[in-house]
Amino acid sequence: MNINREEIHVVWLKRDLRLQDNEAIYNALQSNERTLFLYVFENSLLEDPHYNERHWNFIKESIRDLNEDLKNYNTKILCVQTEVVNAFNQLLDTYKINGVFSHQETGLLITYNRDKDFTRYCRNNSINWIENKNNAVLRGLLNREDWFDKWEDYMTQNLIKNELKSEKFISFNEITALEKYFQIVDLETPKKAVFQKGGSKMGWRYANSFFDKRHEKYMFNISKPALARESCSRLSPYIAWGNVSIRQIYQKACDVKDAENSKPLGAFVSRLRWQAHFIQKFEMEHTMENVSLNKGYQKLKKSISEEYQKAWEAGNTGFPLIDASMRCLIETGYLNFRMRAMLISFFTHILWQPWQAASQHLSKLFLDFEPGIHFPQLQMGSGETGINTLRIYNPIKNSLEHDADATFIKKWCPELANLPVPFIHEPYIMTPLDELFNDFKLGENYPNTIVEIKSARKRASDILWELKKDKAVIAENKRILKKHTISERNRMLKNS
Ligand SMILES: Cc1cc2nc3c(=O)[nH]c(=O)nc-3n(C[C@H](O)[C@H](O)[C@H](O)COP(=O)(O)OP(=O)(O)OC[C@H]3O[C@@H](n4cnc5c(N)ncnc54)[C@H](O)[C@@H]3O)c2cc1C
Repeated sequence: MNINREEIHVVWLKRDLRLQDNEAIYNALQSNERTLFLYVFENSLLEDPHYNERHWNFIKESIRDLNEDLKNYNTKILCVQTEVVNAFNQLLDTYKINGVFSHQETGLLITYNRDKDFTRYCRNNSINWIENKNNAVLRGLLNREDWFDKWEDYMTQNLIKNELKSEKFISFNEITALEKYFQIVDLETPKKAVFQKGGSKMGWRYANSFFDKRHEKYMFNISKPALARESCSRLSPYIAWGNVSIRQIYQKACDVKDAENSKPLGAFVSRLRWQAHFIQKFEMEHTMENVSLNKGYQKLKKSISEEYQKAWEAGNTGFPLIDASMRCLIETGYLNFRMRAMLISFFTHILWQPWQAASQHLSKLFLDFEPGIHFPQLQMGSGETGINTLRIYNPIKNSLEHDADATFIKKWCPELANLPVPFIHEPYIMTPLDELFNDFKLGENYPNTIVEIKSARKRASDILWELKKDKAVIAENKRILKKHTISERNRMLKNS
Protein backbone atom coordinates (compact mmCIF):
# COMPACT_ATOMS: atom_id res chain seq x y z
CA MET A 1 0.00 0.00 0.00
CA ASN A 2 1.19 3.48 -0.92
CA ILE A 3 1.87 5.28 2.39
CA ASN A 4 1.41 8.75 0.87
CA ARG A 5 -1.98 8.00 -0.46
CA GLU A 6 -3.96 10.96 -1.78
CA GLU A 7 -7.28 11.49 0.00
CA ILE A 8 -10.13 11.26 -2.50
CA HIS A 9 -13.90 10.94 -2.83
CA VAL A 10 -15.61 8.23 -4.84
CA VAL A 11 -18.95 8.63 -6.59
CA TRP A 12 -20.32 5.10 -6.77
CA LEU A 13 -22.75 5.17 -9.71
CA LYS A 14 -25.63 2.71 -9.76
CA ARG A 15 -29.09 3.53 -11.07
CA ASP A 16 -28.21 7.23 -11.33
CA LEU A 17 -26.27 7.29 -14.59
CA ARG A 18 -26.43 11.04 -15.26
CA LEU A 19 -24.27 14.08 -14.53
CA GLN A 20 -26.96 16.68 -13.80
CA ASP A 21 -29.56 16.67 -11.03
CA ASN A 22 -27.35 14.08 -9.42
CA GLU A 23 -26.99 14.82 -5.71
CA ALA A 24 -24.27 12.24 -5.12
CA ILE A 25 -22.01 14.02 -7.61
CA TYR A 26 -22.95 17.41 -6.16
CA ASN A 27 -21.99 16.34 -2.64
CA ALA A 28 -18.72 14.80 -3.73
CA LEU A 29 -17.74 18.04 -5.43
CA GLN A 30 -18.29 20.20 -2.34
CA SER A 31 -14.87 19.63 -0.74
CA ASN A 32 -11.24 19.84 -1.80
CA GLU A 33 -10.61 16.14 -2.40
CA ARG A 34 -10.57 15.01 -6.01
CA THR A 35 -13.34 12.68 -7.12
CA LEU A 36 -13.24 9.32 -8.86
CA PHE A 37 -16.33 8.01 -10.69
CA LEU A 38 -16.79 4.26 -10.21
CA TYR A 39 -19.19 1.75 -11.72
CA VAL A 40 -18.96 -1.82 -10.49
CA PHE A 41 -20.38 -4.59 -12.66
CA GLU A 42 -21.02 -6.82 -9.66
CA ASN A 43 -20.51 -10.52 -10.32
CA SER A 44 -23.39 -11.35 -8.01
CA LEU A 45 -25.75 -9.19 -10.07
CA LEU A 46 -24.34 -10.30 -13.41
CA GLU A 47 -25.25 -13.83 -12.34
CA ASP A 48 -28.58 -12.90 -10.76
CA PRO A 49 -31.48 -14.45 -12.70
CA HIS A 50 -33.51 -11.22 -12.65
CA TYR A 51 -31.02 -9.60 -15.01
CA ASN A 52 -30.14 -10.10 -18.62
CA GLU A 53 -27.55 -8.99 -21.18
CA ARG A 54 -29.93 -6.27 -22.40
CA HIS A 55 -29.68 -4.50 -19.03
CA TRP A 56 -25.88 -4.60 -18.98
CA ASN A 57 -25.73 -3.31 -22.54
CA PHE A 58 -28.03 -0.42 -21.65
CA ILE A 59 -25.74 0.42 -18.72
CA LYS A 60 -22.65 0.21 -20.92
CA GLU A 61 -24.23 2.59 -23.44
CA SER A 62 -25.13 4.94 -20.59
CA ILE A 63 -21.55 4.88 -19.32
CA ARG A 64 -20.15 5.50 -22.81
CA ASP A 65 -22.48 8.48 -23.06
CA LEU A 66 -21.23 9.85 -19.72
CA ASN A 67 -17.61 9.24 -20.69
CA GLU A 68 -18.12 11.28 -23.83
CA ASP A 69 -19.03 14.27 -21.62
CA LEU A 70 -16.43 13.53 -18.96
CA LYS A 71 -13.69 13.64 -21.60
CA ASN A 72 -14.15 17.43 -21.55
CA TYR A 73 -13.04 17.32 -17.91
CA ASN A 74 -10.12 14.97 -18.53
CA THR A 75 -11.69 12.09 -16.64
CA LYS A 76 -13.76 8.93 -17.17
CA ILE A 77 -15.63 6.34 -15.17
CA LEU A 78 -13.58 3.48 -13.76
CA CYS A 79 -15.65 0.44 -14.84
CA VAL A 80 -14.68 -2.79 -13.16
CA GLN A 81 -16.07 -6.27 -12.84
CA THR A 82 -15.86 -7.61 -9.29
CA GLU A 83 -17.78 -7.26 -6.03
CA VAL A 84 -18.08 -3.79 -4.52
CA VAL A 85 -15.97 -4.49 -1.43
CA ASN A 86 -13.20 -5.97 -3.60
CA ALA A 87 -13.22 -2.88 -5.81
CA PHE A 88 -12.81 -0.59 -2.80
CA ASN A 89 -10.12 -2.81 -1.28
CA GLN A 90 -8.13 -2.49 -4.46
CA LEU A 91 -8.67 1.28 -4.61
CA LEU A 92 -7.43 1.63 -1.02
CA ASP A 93 -3.98 0.46 -2.18
CA THR A 94 -3.65 3.66 -4.19
CA TYR A 95 -5.92 6.17 -2.47
CA LYS A 96 -7.22 7.02 0.96
CA ILE A 97 -10.97 7.19 0.43
CA ASN A 98 -12.60 9.78 2.66
CA GLY A 99 -16.09 9.70 1.26
CA VAL A 100 -18.26 7.49 -0.92
CA PHE A 101 -21.29 9.18 -2.46
CA SER A 102 -24.21 7.31 -3.98
CA HIS A 103 -27.99 7.19 -4.15
CA GLN A 104 -30.11 4.93 -1.96
CA GLU A 105 -31.12 1.79 -3.78
CA THR A 106 -34.55 0.19 -3.42
CA GLY A 107 -33.42 -3.07 -4.89
CA LEU A 108 -33.44 -6.83 -4.64
CA LEU A 109 -32.59 -8.58 -1.39
CA ILE A 110 -29.15 -9.26 -2.83
CA THR A 111 -28.38 -5.51 -3.04
CA TYR A 112 -29.90 -4.86 0.39
CA ASN A 113 -27.48 -7.43 1.86
CA ARG A 114 -24.62 -6.01 -0.16
CA ASP A 115 -25.39 -2.57 1.27
CA LYS A 116 -25.31 -3.96 4.82
CA ASP A 117 -21.90 -5.52 4.13
CA PHE A 118 -20.68 -2.30 2.58
CA THR A 119 -21.86 -0.25 5.56
CA ARG A 120 -19.76 -2.49 7.83
CA TYR A 121 -16.83 -2.26 5.44
CA CYS A 122 -16.96 1.54 5.40
CA ARG A 123 -17.13 1.65 9.21
CA ASN A 124 -14.09 -0.63 9.51
CA ASN A 125 -12.11 1.44 7.02
CA SER A 126 -13.11 4.89 8.29
CA ILE A 127 -14.89 5.71 5.07
CA ASN A 128 -17.86 8.06 5.23
CA TRP A 129 -20.61 6.62 2.99
CA ILE A 130 -23.22 9.22 2.18
CA GLU A 131 -26.35 8.09 0.41
CA ASN A 132 -28.90 10.46 -1.09
CA LYS A 133 -32.60 10.10 -1.63
CA ASN A 134 -33.46 8.59 -4.97
CA ASN A 135 -36.30 10.29 -6.87
CA ALA A 136 -38.16 11.26 -3.67
CA VAL A 137 -38.37 7.72 -2.29
CA LEU A 138 -38.00 7.98 1.50
CA ARG A 139 -36.11 5.49 3.64
CA GLY A 140 -37.37 4.36 7.05
CA LEU A 141 -41.00 5.52 6.66
CA LEU A 142 -43.61 3.86 8.87
CA ASN A 143 -46.64 5.19 7.01
CA ARG A 144 -47.56 7.44 4.10
CA GLU A 145 -48.77 10.42 6.08
CA ASP A 146 -47.79 13.58 4.10
CA TRP A 147 -45.98 11.45 1.54
CA PHE A 148 -47.65 13.17 -1.38
CA ASP A 149 -46.67 16.65 -0.16
CA LYS A 150 -43.11 15.50 0.37
CA TRP A 151 -43.00 14.07 -3.17
CA GLU A 152 -44.27 17.36 -4.56
CA ASP A 153 -41.82 19.39 -2.45
CA TYR A 154 -38.94 17.33 -3.80
CA MET A 155 -40.13 17.60 -7.39
CA THR A 156 -40.47 21.38 -7.25
CA GLN A 157 -37.08 22.07 -5.70
CA ASN A 158 -34.43 23.55 -8.00
CA LEU A 159 -32.63 21.02 -10.14
CA ILE A 160 -29.13 20.30 -8.88
CA LYS A 161 -26.60 21.94 -11.16
CA ASN A 162 -23.21 20.28 -11.09
CA GLU A 163 -20.32 22.49 -12.10
CA LEU A 164 -17.73 20.08 -13.42
CA LYS A 165 -14.07 21.13 -13.50
CA SER A 166 -11.10 19.03 -14.59
CA GLU A 167 -9.09 19.77 -11.46
CA LYS A 168 -11.87 18.23 -9.36
CA PHE A 169 -11.43 14.76 -10.86
CA ILE A 170 -8.89 11.96 -10.91
CA SER A 171 -7.47 12.36 -14.39
CA PHE A 172 -8.10 10.16 -17.39
CA ASN A 173 -4.49 8.92 -17.42
CA GLU A 174 -4.48 8.15 -13.71
CA ILE A 175 -7.61 6.07 -14.19
CA THR A 176 -6.05 4.27 -17.14
CA ALA A 177 -3.09 3.46 -14.87
CA LEU A 178 -5.45 2.17 -12.19
CA GLU A 179 -7.27 -0.09 -14.63
CA LYS A 180 -4.42 -2.58 -14.77
CA TYR A 181 -5.24 -3.68 -11.22
CA PHE A 182 -8.83 -4.56 -12.13
CA GLN A 183 -10.86 -6.73 -14.43
CA ILE A 184 -11.97 -3.98 -16.77
CA VAL A 185 -15.30 -4.09 -18.58
CA ASP A 186 -15.46 -3.73 -22.33
CA LEU A 187 -18.12 -1.10 -23.00
CA GLU A 188 -18.83 -2.15 -26.59
CA THR A 189 -22.41 -3.27 -27.26
CA PRO A 190 -24.05 -5.00 -30.25
CA LYS A 191 -24.61 -2.45 -33.02
CA LYS A 192 -27.74 -4.00 -34.47
CA ALA A 193 -29.76 -4.54 -31.28
CA VAL A 194 -33.33 -3.28 -31.51
CA PHE A 195 -33.55 -2.19 -27.86
CA GLN A 196 -33.74 1.45 -26.83
CA LYS A 197 -30.18 2.73 -26.51
CA GLY A 198 -28.92 3.87 -23.11
CA GLY A 199 -27.61 7.32 -22.18
CA SER A 200 -28.89 10.67 -20.96
CA LYS A 201 -28.67 12.25 -24.42
CA MET A 202 -30.83 9.49 -25.84
CA GLY A 203 -33.23 9.82 -22.88
CA TRP A 204 -33.65 13.53 -23.61
CA ARG A 205 -34.29 12.81 -27.28
CA TYR A 206 -37.20 10.59 -26.23
CA ALA A 207 -38.39 13.20 -23.74
CA ASN A 208 -38.22 16.08 -26.20
CA SER A 209 -39.98 14.22 -28.99
CA PHE A 210 -42.72 13.23 -26.52
CA PHE A 211 -43.19 16.79 -25.27
CA ASP A 212 -43.01 18.26 -28.80
CA LYS A 213 -45.54 16.02 -30.49
CA ARG A 214 -45.88 12.39 -29.42
CA HIS A 215 -47.94 13.22 -26.30
CA GLU A 216 -50.89 14.41 -28.37
CA LYS A 217 -52.56 11.00 -28.48
CA TYR A 218 -51.13 9.73 -25.18
CA MET A 219 -54.44 9.00 -23.50
CA PHE A 220 -56.07 7.74 -26.67
CA ASN A 221 -53.32 5.23 -27.46
CA ILE A 222 -51.97 4.32 -24.02
CA SER A 223 -53.68 0.92 -23.96
CA LYS A 224 -53.07 0.05 -27.61
CA PRO A 225 -50.10 -2.28 -27.96
CA ALA A 226 -48.94 -0.95 -31.34
CA LEU A 227 -49.75 2.76 -31.04
CA ALA A 228 -48.65 3.14 -27.40
CA ARG A 229 -45.11 2.48 -28.58
CA GLU A 230 -45.17 5.89 -30.20
CA SER A 231 -47.66 7.82 -28.09
CA CYS A 232 -46.24 6.93 -24.67
CA SER A 233 -43.07 8.64 -23.55
CA ARG A 234 -40.89 5.48 -23.66
CA LEU A 235 -38.88 7.06 -20.85
CA SER A 236 -39.06 4.06 -18.53
CA PRO A 237 -35.54 2.63 -19.12
CA TYR A 238 -34.02 6.12 -18.87
CA ILE A 239 -35.83 6.65 -15.58
CA ALA A 240 -35.07 3.14 -14.27
CA TRP A 241 -31.33 3.46 -14.89
CA GLY A 242 -31.22 7.12 -13.88
CA ASN A 243 -30.22 8.61 -17.25
CA VAL A 244 -32.78 11.25 -16.38
CA SER A 245 -34.22 12.11 -12.97
CA ILE A 246 -37.95 12.12 -12.39
CA ARG A 247 -37.53 15.71 -11.16
CA GLN A 248 -36.00 16.80 -14.48
CA ILE A 249 -38.87 15.20 -16.38
CA TYR A 250 -41.53 16.50 -14.00
CA GLN A 251 -40.25 20.07 -14.30
CA LYS A 252 -39.96 19.85 -18.08
CA ALA A 253 -43.57 18.56 -18.26
CA CYS A 254 -44.74 21.45 -16.04
CA ASP A 255 -42.83 23.96 -18.20
CA VAL A 256 -44.37 22.81 -21.46
CA LYS A 257 -47.88 22.23 -20.10
CA ASP A 258 -50.50 24.62 -21.45
CA ALA A 259 -54.26 24.76 -21.97
CA GLU A 260 -54.05 22.63 -25.10
CA ASN A 261 -51.94 19.74 -23.81
CA SER A 262 -52.93 19.79 -20.14
CA LYS A 263 -54.94 16.55 -20.37
CA PRO A 264 -52.27 14.25 -21.83
CA LEU A 265 -49.44 15.87 -19.88
CA GLY A 266 -51.51 15.81 -16.68
CA ALA A 267 -52.04 12.09 -17.15
CA PHE A 268 -48.33 11.65 -17.83
CA VAL A 269 -47.35 13.55 -14.66
CA SER A 270 -49.69 11.41 -12.58
CA ARG A 271 -47.74 8.37 -13.79
CA LEU A 272 -44.51 9.97 -12.66
CA ARG A 273 -46.07 10.01 -9.19
CA TRP A 274 -47.00 6.35 -9.47
CA GLN A 275 -43.35 5.57 -10.16
CA ALA A 276 -42.26 6.73 -6.71
CA HIS A 277 -45.49 5.49 -5.10
CA PHE A 278 -44.78 1.88 -6.09
CA ILE A 279 -41.10 2.06 -5.28
CA GLN A 280 -41.97 3.53 -1.87
CA LYS A 281 -44.24 0.56 -1.22
CA PHE A 282 -41.44 -1.87 -2.01
CA GLU A 283 -38.96 0.17 0.04
CA MET A 284 -41.28 -0.23 3.05
CA GLU A 285 -42.08 -3.90 2.42
CA HIS A 286 -39.12 -5.57 0.77
CA THR A 287 -40.42 -9.12 1.39
CA MET A 288 -42.65 -8.44 -1.62
CA GLU A 289 -39.82 -9.82 -3.73
CA ASN A 290 -40.75 -13.35 -2.66
CA VAL A 291 -44.08 -13.44 -0.84
CA SER A 292 -47.47 -11.79 -1.21
CA LEU A 293 -47.80 -8.45 0.54
CA ASN A 294 -51.15 -9.58 1.93
CA LYS A 295 -50.15 -12.56 4.04
CA GLY A 296 -53.72 -13.90 3.78
CA TYR A 297 -52.89 -14.94 0.21
CA GLN A 298 -49.87 -16.97 1.24
CA LYS A 299 -52.17 -19.92 1.80
CA LEU A 300 -53.23 -19.83 -1.86
CA LYS A 301 -51.71 -22.93 -3.43
CA LYS A 302 -51.49 -23.10 -7.19
CA SER A 303 -50.51 -26.09 -9.25
CA ILE A 304 -47.25 -25.75 -11.18
CA SER A 305 -47.43 -26.62 -14.86
CA GLU A 306 -44.10 -26.48 -16.66
CA GLU A 307 -45.93 -26.99 -19.91
CA TYR A 308 -48.09 -23.89 -19.36
CA GLN A 309 -45.16 -21.84 -18.17
CA LYS A 310 -43.02 -22.76 -21.19
CA ALA A 311 -45.84 -21.99 -23.64
CA TRP A 312 -46.41 -18.58 -22.00
CA GLU A 313 -42.70 -17.76 -21.86
CA ALA A 314 -42.22 -18.50 -25.55
CA GLY A 315 -45.47 -16.86 -26.76
CA ASN A 316 -47.11 -20.13 -27.81
CA THR A 317 -50.33 -20.21 -25.79
CA GLY A 318 -52.71 -20.15 -28.75
CA PHE A 319 -54.10 -16.75 -27.65
CA PRO A 320 -52.80 -14.32 -30.29
CA LEU A 321 -52.64 -11.10 -28.23
CA ILE A 322 -50.85 -12.92 -25.39
CA ASP A 323 -48.39 -14.52 -27.79
CA ALA A 324 -47.80 -11.33 -29.78
CA SER A 325 -47.16 -9.40 -26.54
CA MET A 326 -44.66 -11.94 -25.23
CA ARG A 327 -42.82 -12.26 -28.52
CA CYS A 328 -42.67 -8.46 -28.86
CA LEU A 329 -41.29 -8.17 -25.33
CA ILE A 330 -38.65 -10.81 -26.03
CA GLU A 331 -37.52 -8.98 -29.17
CA THR A 332 -37.77 -5.34 -28.09
CA GLY A 333 -37.73 -5.19 -24.26
CA TYR A 334 -40.85 -2.98 -24.17
CA LEU A 335 -44.59 -3.38 -23.75
CA ASN A 336 -47.22 -0.83 -22.75
CA PHE A 337 -48.80 -1.09 -19.32
CA ARG A 338 -52.03 -2.84 -20.30
CA MET A 339 -50.27 -5.62 -22.19
CA ARG A 340 -47.90 -6.16 -19.24
CA ALA A 341 -50.88 -6.36 -16.90
CA MET A 342 -52.63 -8.74 -19.30
CA LEU A 343 -49.59 -11.05 -19.50
CA ILE A 344 -49.37 -11.38 -15.73
CA SER A 345 -53.13 -11.77 -15.38
CA PHE A 346 -53.14 -14.55 -17.99
CA PHE A 347 -50.28 -16.34 -16.25
CA THR A 348 -51.66 -16.13 -12.73
CA HIS A 349 -55.42 -16.30 -13.40
CA ILE A 350 -56.01 -18.22 -16.61
CA LEU A 351 -53.01 -20.57 -16.32
CA TRP A 352 -53.33 -20.47 -12.51
CA GLN A 353 -49.59 -20.23 -11.89
CA PRO A 354 -47.95 -18.40 -8.95
CA TRP A 355 -46.77 -14.87 -9.74
CA GLN A 356 -43.34 -15.75 -8.38
CA ALA A 357 -42.84 -18.12 -11.33
CA ALA A 358 -43.32 -15.23 -13.80
CA SER A 359 -41.08 -12.76 -12.02
CA GLN A 360 -37.63 -13.56 -13.37
CA HIS A 361 -38.79 -14.26 -16.90
CA LEU A 362 -40.40 -10.80 -17.06
CA SER A 363 -37.69 -8.90 -15.22
CA LYS A 364 -35.10 -10.28 -17.64
CA LEU A 365 -37.15 -9.08 -20.59
CA PHE A 366 -38.22 -5.62 -19.40
CA LEU A 367 -35.41 -3.28 -20.39
CA ASP A 368 -36.78 -0.92 -17.73
CA PHE A 369 -36.72 -3.52 -14.94
CA GLU A 370 -37.23 -1.59 -11.72
CA PRO A 371 -37.67 -3.88 -8.69
CA GLY A 372 -39.78 -1.30 -6.85
CA ILE A 373 -42.37 -1.26 -9.64
CA HIS A 374 -42.00 -4.85 -10.79
CA PHE A 375 -42.94 -6.71 -7.61
CA PRO A 376 -45.88 -4.54 -6.54
CA GLN A 377 -47.25 -4.70 -10.10
CA LEU A 378 -46.89 -8.48 -10.24
CA GLN A 379 -48.81 -8.81 -7.00
CA MET A 380 -51.47 -6.33 -8.03
CA GLY A 381 -51.83 -8.05 -11.40
CA SER A 382 -52.24 -11.46 -9.80
CA GLY A 383 -54.95 -10.15 -7.45
CA GLU A 384 -52.99 -10.92 -4.29
CA THR A 385 -52.93 -7.56 -2.54
CA GLY A 386 -56.49 -7.74 -1.24
CA ILE A 387 -56.88 -3.97 -1.47
CA ASN A 388 -56.94 -3.54 -5.24
CA THR A 389 -59.77 -4.30 -7.66
CA LEU A 390 -59.51 -7.82 -9.02
CA ARG A 391 -58.87 -7.60 -12.77
CA ILE A 392 -58.97 -10.79 -14.79
CA TYR A 393 -58.12 -9.58 -18.27
CA ASN A 394 -59.88 -11.19 -21.19
CA PRO A 395 -57.25 -11.41 -23.94
CA ILE A 396 -59.84 -11.70 -26.69
CA LYS A 397 -61.81 -8.63 -25.58
CA ASN A 398 -58.53 -6.71 -25.28
CA SER A 399 -57.48 -7.87 -28.69
CA LEU A 400 -60.72 -6.68 -30.31
CA GLU A 401 -60.69 -3.37 -28.42
CA HIS A 402 -57.05 -2.38 -28.52
CA ASP A 403 -55.73 -4.04 -31.66
CA ALA A 404 -58.92 -3.95 -33.73
CA ASP A 405 -57.25 -4.27 -37.13
CA ALA A 406 -54.74 -6.79 -35.68
CA THR A 407 -51.70 -4.70 -36.72
CA PHE A 408 -49.82 -5.70 -33.59
CA ILE A 409 -50.68 -9.40 -33.79
CA LYS A 410 -49.80 -9.55 -37.48
CA LYS A 411 -46.37 -8.12 -36.75
CA TRP A 412 -45.49 -10.49 -33.92
CA CYS A 413 -47.38 -13.60 -35.00
CA PRO A 414 -46.69 -13.44 -38.75
CA GLU A 415 -48.06 -16.97 -39.19
CA LEU A 416 -51.53 -15.42 -38.64
CA ALA A 417 -50.99 -12.37 -40.87
CA ASN A 418 -52.77 -13.67 -43.98
CA LEU A 419 -55.97 -14.72 -42.22
CA PRO A 420 -59.11 -12.56 -42.21
CA VAL A 421 -58.99 -10.25 -39.17
CA PRO A 422 -61.68 -12.05 -37.09
CA PHE A 423 -59.65 -15.27 -37.34
CA ILE A 424 -56.47 -13.44 -36.38
CA HIS A 425 -58.11 -12.51 -33.10
CA GLU A 426 -59.51 -16.00 -32.61
CA PRO A 427 -57.94 -18.58 -34.92
CA TYR A 428 -59.69 -21.40 -33.06
CA ILE A 429 -63.12 -20.33 -34.34
CA MET A 430 -62.18 -21.43 -37.86
CA THR A 431 -64.15 -24.37 -39.22
CA PRO A 432 -62.29 -27.08 -41.19
CA LEU A 433 -63.62 -25.39 -44.33
CA ASP A 434 -62.24 -21.99 -43.21
CA GLU A 435 -58.89 -23.67 -42.64
CA LEU A 436 -58.99 -25.12 -46.10
CA PHE A 437 -59.88 -21.78 -47.72
CA ASN A 438 -57.06 -20.07 -45.87
CA ASP A 439 -54.49 -22.83 -46.30
CA PHE A 440 -54.03 -22.88 -42.53
CA LYS A 441 -53.98 -25.68 -39.99
CA LEU A 442 -54.46 -24.87 -36.34
CA GLY A 443 -52.02 -26.91 -34.27
CA GLU A 444 -49.51 -26.88 -37.12
CA ASN A 445 -49.25 -23.26 -38.29
CA TYR A 446 -50.14 -21.81 -34.91
CA PRO A 447 -50.71 -23.53 -31.54
CA ASN A 448 -54.05 -24.72 -30.27
CA THR A 449 -55.17 -22.86 -27.15
CA ILE A 450 -53.49 -24.44 -24.13
CA VAL A 451 -56.48 -23.85 -21.80
CA GLU A 452 -60.22 -23.50 -22.00
CA ILE A 453 -60.50 -19.83 -21.12
CA LYS A 454 -64.09 -19.55 -19.86
CA SER A 455 -63.77 -22.19 -17.16
CA ALA A 456 -60.26 -20.99 -16.29
CA ARG A 457 -61.53 -17.43 -15.75
CA LYS A 458 -64.39 -18.68 -13.63
CA ARG A 459 -62.11 -20.79 -11.45
CA ALA A 460 -59.81 -17.84 -10.78
CA SER A 461 -62.68 -15.47 -10.16
CA ASP A 462 -64.50 -17.84 -7.78
CA ILE A 463 -61.42 -18.62 -5.71
CA LEU A 464 -60.09 -15.08 -5.52
CA TRP A 465 -63.46 -13.46 -4.70
CA GLU A 466 -64.00 -16.07 -1.99
CA LEU A 467 -60.55 -15.37 -0.57
CA LYS A 468 -61.37 -11.67 -0.35
CA LYS A 469 -63.78 -12.63 2.45
CA ASP A 470 -61.11 -14.59 4.34
CA LYS A 471 -60.41 -13.28 7.87
CA ALA A 472 -56.64 -13.23 7.40
CA VAL A 473 -56.98 -11.35 4.10
CA ILE A 474 -59.27 -8.77 5.69
CA ALA A 475 -56.96 -8.30 8.68
CA GLU A 476 -54.04 -7.80 6.33
CA ASN A 477 -56.04 -5.32 4.23
CA LYS A 478 -56.35 -3.14 7.31
CA ARG A 479 -52.63 -3.33 8.00
CA ILE A 480 -51.75 -2.58 4.38
CA LEU A 481 -54.15 0.37 4.14
CA LYS A 482 -52.74 1.85 7.33
CA LYS A 483 -49.15 1.50 6.21
CA HIS A 484 -49.31 2.14 2.49
CA THR A 485 -52.30 4.31 1.74
CA ILE A 486 -51.64 7.91 0.94
CA SER A 487 -53.80 10.25 2.96
CA GLU A 488 -54.57 12.28 -0.14
CA ARG A 489 -55.15 9.38 -2.48
CA ASN A 490 -57.49 11.28 -4.80
CA ARG A 491 -54.98 14.05 -5.28
CA MET A 492 -52.35 11.45 -6.04
CA LEU A 493 -54.46 9.69 -8.67
CA LYS A 494 -55.78 12.75 -10.40
CA ASN A 495 -54.39 13.57 -13.83
CA SER A 496 -52.62 16.85 -13.16
C1 LIG B 1 -46.38 -6.55 -14.42
C2 LIG B 1 -45.85 -5.15 -14.63
C3 LIG B 1 -44.51 -4.91 -14.44
C4 LIG B 1 -43.99 -3.62 -14.60
N1 LIG B 1 -42.66 -3.43 -14.43
C5 LIG B 1 -42.13 -2.21 -14.61
C6 LIG B 1 -40.74 -2.00 -14.44
O1 LIG B 1 -39.99 -2.91 -14.11
N2 LIG B 1 -40.25 -0.75 -14.65
C7 LIG B 1 -41.06 0.29 -15.01
O2 LIG B 1 -40.56 1.42 -15.21
N3 LIG B 1 -42.38 0.13 -15.15
C8 LIG B 1 -42.95 -1.08 -14.97
N4 LIG B 1 -44.30 -1.26 -15.12
C9 LIG B 1 -45.16 -0.07 -15.27
C10 LIG B 1 -45.49 0.43 -16.70
O3 LIG B 1 -45.98 -0.61 -17.48
C11 LIG B 1 -44.29 1.08 -17.39
O4 LIG B 1 -43.70 2.05 -16.54
C12 LIG B 1 -44.69 1.83 -18.66
O5 LIG B 1 -45.37 0.96 -19.51
C13 LIG B 1 -43.43 2.36 -19.32
O6 LIG B 1 -43.73 2.97 -20.53
P1 LIG B 1 -43.51 4.54 -20.74
O7 LIG B 1 -42.20 4.97 -20.22
O8 LIG B 1 -43.79 4.84 -22.18
O9 LIG B 1 -44.66 5.10 -19.80
P2 LIG B 1 -45.45 6.49 -19.73
O10 LIG B 1 -46.89 6.16 -19.79
O11 LIG B 1 -44.93 7.47 -20.70
O12 LIG B 1 -45.18 6.95 -18.22
C14 LIG B 1 -44.06 7.76 -17.82
C15 LIG B 1 -43.32 7.11 -16.69
O13 LIG B 1 -44.17 6.95 -15.55
C16 LIG B 1 -43.85 5.75 -14.85
N5 LIG B 1 -45.01 4.85 -14.91
C17 LIG B 1 -45.92 4.72 -15.90
N6 LIG B 1 -46.86 3.81 -15.58
C18 LIG B 1 -46.53 3.36 -14.37
C19 LIG B 1 -47.11 2.41 -13.48
N7 LIG B 1 -48.24 1.77 -13.79
N8 LIG B 1 -46.51 2.17 -12.31
C20 LIG B 1 -45.38 2.81 -11.95
N9 LIG B 1 -44.79 3.73 -12.74
C21 LIG B 1 -45.35 4.00 -13.93
C22 LIG B 1 -42.66 5.12 -15.59
O14 LIG B 1 -41.48 5.56 -14.99
C23 LIG B 1 -42.81 5.71 -16.99
O15 LIG B 1 -41.61 5.74 -17.71
C24 LIG B 1 -44.86 -2.55 -14.96
C25 LIG B 1 -46.22 -2.81 -15.13
C26 LIG B 1 -46.70 -4.09 -14.97
C27 LIG B 1 -48.16 -4.34 -15.16
